[in-house]
Amino acid sequence: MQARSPTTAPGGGGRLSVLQRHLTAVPLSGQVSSATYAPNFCYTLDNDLLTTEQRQFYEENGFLVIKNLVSHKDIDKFREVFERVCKKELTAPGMVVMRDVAIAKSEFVPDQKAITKVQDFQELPELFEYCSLPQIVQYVKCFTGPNIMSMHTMLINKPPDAGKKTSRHPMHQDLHYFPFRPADRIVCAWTAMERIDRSNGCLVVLPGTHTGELKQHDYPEWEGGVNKMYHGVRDYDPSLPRVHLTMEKGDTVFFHPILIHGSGMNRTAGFRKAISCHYASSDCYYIDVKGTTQENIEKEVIELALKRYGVEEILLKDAWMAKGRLVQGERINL
Ligand SMILES: CCCCCCCCCCCCCCCCCCCC(=O)SCCNC(=O)CCNC(=O)[C@H](O)C(C)(C)COP(=O)(O)OP(=O)(O)OC[C@H]1O[C@@H](n2cnc3c(N)ncnc32)[C@H](O)[C@@H]1OP(=O)(O)O
Ligand SMILES: Nc1ncnc2c1ncn2[C@@H]1O[C@H](COP(=O)(O)OP(=O)(O)OP(=O)(O)O)[C@@H](O)[C@H]1O
Ligand SMILES: O=C(O)CCC(=O)C(=O)O
Ligand SMILES: [Fe+2]
Ligand SMILES: [Mg+2]
Repeated sequence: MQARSPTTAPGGGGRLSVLQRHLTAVPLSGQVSSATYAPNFCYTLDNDLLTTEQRQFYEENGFLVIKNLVSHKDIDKFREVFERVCKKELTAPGMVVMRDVAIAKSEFVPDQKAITKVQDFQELPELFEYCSLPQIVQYVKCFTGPNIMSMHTMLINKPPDAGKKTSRHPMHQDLHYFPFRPADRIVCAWTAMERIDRSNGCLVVLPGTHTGELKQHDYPEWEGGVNKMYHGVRDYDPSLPRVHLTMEKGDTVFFHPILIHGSGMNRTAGFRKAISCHYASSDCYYIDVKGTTQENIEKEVIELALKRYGVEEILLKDAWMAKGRLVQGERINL
């Protein structure tokens, strides 16, 4: 068990005001060196990019927003590629095109209006380009170190809610899906492809929860239905302080895999778009999830692998070994 800083307990005094300051005045990039003073940082590595304030913020809160990191030109390109994927003009091995559960059984329309997310696009160069953007990778390195693998890729096209609240993503910890450790060497980069706020279902985070443990996840008991594998934290405490991340097109948030987060429903008529990649250090190692809280997701992945690909006798880690792709450095364990 790794030592956790005593200053990082969730809901600690003063966090929200520091947070507010951060969200209103995030430096565009690290103009100030962080080298002079290195307290017990464990969630970030020594680097020449993050300011001490940015490092401290991530250590305490488990996320960091960098404004305007991806150009509008690149985002518009990814949007066009996404549209071509929806029209089935482009495809790639392993890529999953998923419809919202509310329309899963309705007639198929080859249009972005039917698609809730495209997942596992690591073999589609036109989208994988996002994962290799140098300005993203240089931040990722501050969390993972130099040997960087992309492990999970998504372009999320949150649909206007059909009235059943299925466009919500329940509060969860991404580590629930990952059979590799250590958690601190894993990070997600999530980029808003347009302005995203509470009206179209922005990310909602519980600051500081990355210092806790991985919790039990199950399907939430939502009347209107839940999307496949959208597990939520079982004993989610609604009184913990939550922060809604309002982001502009190109803004990118980096967050820790134990941070509890989700997203609200899309109350607008537009399709809310974000693109993300989960990265891990290739020095991470696989674990056997048998006998842990992650057994239920392993079971679902095994069932899916059998149904979709006819693959028998796989473990959660086999699926991840097939998905992982080197972005920088050397592929070691993963
Ligand atoms: C070598 C082996 C490779 C194995 C690869 C497996 C790797 C999986 C790894 C784990 C993934 C999760 C990683 C997440 C990382 C953290 C990130 C944040 C958290 C998340 O985003 S969690 C959500 C992840 N969700 C998924 O991964 C689901 C992916 N989707 C799919 O697999 C398919 O789209 C789906 C849902 C199975 C549908 O299959 P499809 O063939 O596209 O559709 P059909 O029309 O044939 O329908 C089949 C069946 O499914 C029902 N269905 C359709 N859509 C949905 C839906 N959105 N929700 C629920 N159910 C759905 C449909 O009604 C059909 O039902 P039947 O009863 O008629 O059979
Ligand atoms: N019963 C619940 N169990 C688990 N998670 C929930 C539950 N209700 C809402 N959430 C989650 O809380 C987060 C916020 O959802 P919510 O729909 O309240 O959106 P919001 O952005 O807070 O909008 P508003 O407060 O304006 O209604 C989402 O991740 C959502 O999935
Ligand atoms: O974009 C969303 O709605 C949720 C994304 C998410 O949970 C993730 O990227 O891990
Ligand atoms: Fe997530
Ligand atoms: Mg709410």
